[in-house]
Amino acid sequence: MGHRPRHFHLICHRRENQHGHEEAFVQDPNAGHLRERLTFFKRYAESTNMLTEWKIFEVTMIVFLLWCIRYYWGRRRLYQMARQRPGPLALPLIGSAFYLMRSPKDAFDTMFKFAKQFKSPTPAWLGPMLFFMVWDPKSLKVILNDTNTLGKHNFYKFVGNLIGLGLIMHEVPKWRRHRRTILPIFNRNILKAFTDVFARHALILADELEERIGQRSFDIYRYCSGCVNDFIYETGLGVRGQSQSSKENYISCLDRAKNIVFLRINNIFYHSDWIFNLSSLSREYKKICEYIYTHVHMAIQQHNHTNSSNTFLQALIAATKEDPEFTEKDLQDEINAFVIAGKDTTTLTMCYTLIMLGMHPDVQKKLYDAVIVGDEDLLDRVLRETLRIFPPAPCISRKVDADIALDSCTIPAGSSVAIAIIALHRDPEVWPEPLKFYPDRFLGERAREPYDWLPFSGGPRNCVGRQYAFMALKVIISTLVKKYEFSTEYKSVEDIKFKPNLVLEPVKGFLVSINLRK
Ligand code: HEM
Repeated sequence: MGHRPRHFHLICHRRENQHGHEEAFVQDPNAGHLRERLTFFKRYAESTNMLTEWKIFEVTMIVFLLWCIRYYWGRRRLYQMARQRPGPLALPLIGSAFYLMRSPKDAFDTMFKFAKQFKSPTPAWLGPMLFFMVWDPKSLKVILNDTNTLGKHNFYKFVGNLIGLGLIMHEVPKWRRHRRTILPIFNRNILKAFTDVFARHALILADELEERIGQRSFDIYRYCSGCVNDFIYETGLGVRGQSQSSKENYISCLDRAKNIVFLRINNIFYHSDWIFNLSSLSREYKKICEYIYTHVHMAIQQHNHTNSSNTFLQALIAATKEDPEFTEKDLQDEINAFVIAGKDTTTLTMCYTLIMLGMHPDVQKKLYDAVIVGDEDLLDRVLRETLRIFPPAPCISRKVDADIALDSCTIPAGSSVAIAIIALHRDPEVWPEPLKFYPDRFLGERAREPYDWLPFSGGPRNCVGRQYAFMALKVIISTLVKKYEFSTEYKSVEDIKFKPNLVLEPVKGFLVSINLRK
C-alpha cells in the first residue's frame, strides 16, 4: 500500500538569527491544526485499535461459547447418566480431581472414603472424564465379561508407540490375535521347566539375606526385587550370567520409562503430545526406549542362532514363526509386557506375604510345618489372603464402548470404569472383618473364586501370568520360611499406609527382621 500524500501550506518568513544575520524560515499556518489533527488521528487509531481488539475478543468469546455449547450438547447424555447415582462432589472443569489435588498422598484413603460413603457403581469426574468407580462383585462380573469394556483407558496411550507394552496395551482386534497366540505359552509344561530357575534364585536370595540375620528392622524390597528381576529376565529372555550389567540397565530403563509415564499421567499439560515432546522428559524417554529395543533385539538375535533354552521368548518365536503379521517389533513389545507386568506385581506380593507372616507368627509356624512336609495348601491360602488385602494393582480402568446395563444403573458409552480392586477386597459386606489376615477364609466355598477376589482382574482380559506368579512365589516363600523366622515392626494392617502410585507400595517400605530358624 502506498502512502497518502500529505498537503502542507507553508509561508516563507525572514528573521534575524542569534548572530545578527538574516535568515529565511518557513512556517505552517496549520501547524496547530495539524497537531490537533494528529492527536485526533492518534486517538482515532487508538480507539479503532481498541475496537478491533474488542471485536477479536468478542468473536473469540462467541466462538468459544459455541464450541462449549456444542461440546456440552454432544456430551449431554454423559451428564445425564452421571446424575443417575450419587457420587462425590464435582467442581466445574476439574470435577472431583480436587480431592486428589488437595492431598495427593491420601489418594487411597479418599478411595476408601468414597467406598464407605457411596454405593457401587458411583460416578466421579476427573476433569472432563467420567468414571464409574465399581467395587461390587455382581456389577464387576457383568463389566469384566462385556466385550465393550475390553479396551484399555486412554491413559495407556501415554506409553506411546515407543515402548510397546504388548498385550497390556493393544487395541482390541490386535489384542485378540496376540492373546490367542500367547495364552498357550503359559501352559503347565513350560512353567514346570521354569521351576528350576525359580529354585536357584530362591537359594541365592536366601544366601543374600544372611547379612541381615539378627539385625534390626530393614526394608526387604531391594532383595526381593533383585531376585524377581533375575528370574523374570532369565525365564523371559533366557540370558543368564554373562550380561549382568546390561540386564541391570534394561531393567532400570524399564523402571524409568514407567516412572516417566506416571509423571506424564499426573501432569495434565503433558497430556498434550505437543507439549510433552518439547520437554526434556520426552528426550530422555526416547533415549531409554532406544536402549530397550536394542537390548531386546540383541536377545532375539541370540535366540535365533542358539535355540538353547526353554524361555518365554523362545516359545513365542516358535509360536509365531508361521505368522507373517507377527513382526520383530511385536516380539519385542510382548517381551517388554512380560517383564513389566510380572516384575513389580510379583515382587510386591512376595514382600507383603513376608510382612503378613512376620505380623502373624502363628500362621508362620503352621506354614513352616506344612512346607516342610511338602503340603502347599496353606501356602496357597496365605498368598490368596495377602493378595486380597494387598492387591499389587489396586485399581485398573477400562473404557466403555457401548452402554452396559447393570441392575442398579446403566454405564454409558464414552465413559470409563475404574475397577477398584482394593475397595472390593476390603468391603466388609463382601469380606467380613476385611483387615484381618485370615488365610482359612479361602477354605471351602471361597476356593471357587467368584468375582469378589480379583487381584489378577477377571474376564477375557485377565492376567496371563497368574500361574507363573503363583508358582514362583510358592518356591521362593517356602525356601525362605524353611530357613528364616520373619518378624515385623508393623503391628496391624491399618499401620501400612500407601504411596499414591499405580502399584500398591507402602510409604515406610517393607520393614522386617530375620533370624535363622532353630
Ligand atoms: C502377583 C502377581 C501379579 C498380579 C497381581 C497381576 C495382576 C494383573 C492385573 C490386575 C492385570 C490386568 C491389568 C489391566 O486390565 O489393566 C494383569 C494383566 C497382565 N499381566 Fe499380570 N499380574 C501378576 C503377575 C504377572 C506375571 C508374572 C506376568 C508375566 C509373566 C503377568 C503378565 C500380565 C500380562 C501380559 C497382562 C496383560 C493381559 C491382557 O491384557 O491380555 N502378570 N496382571
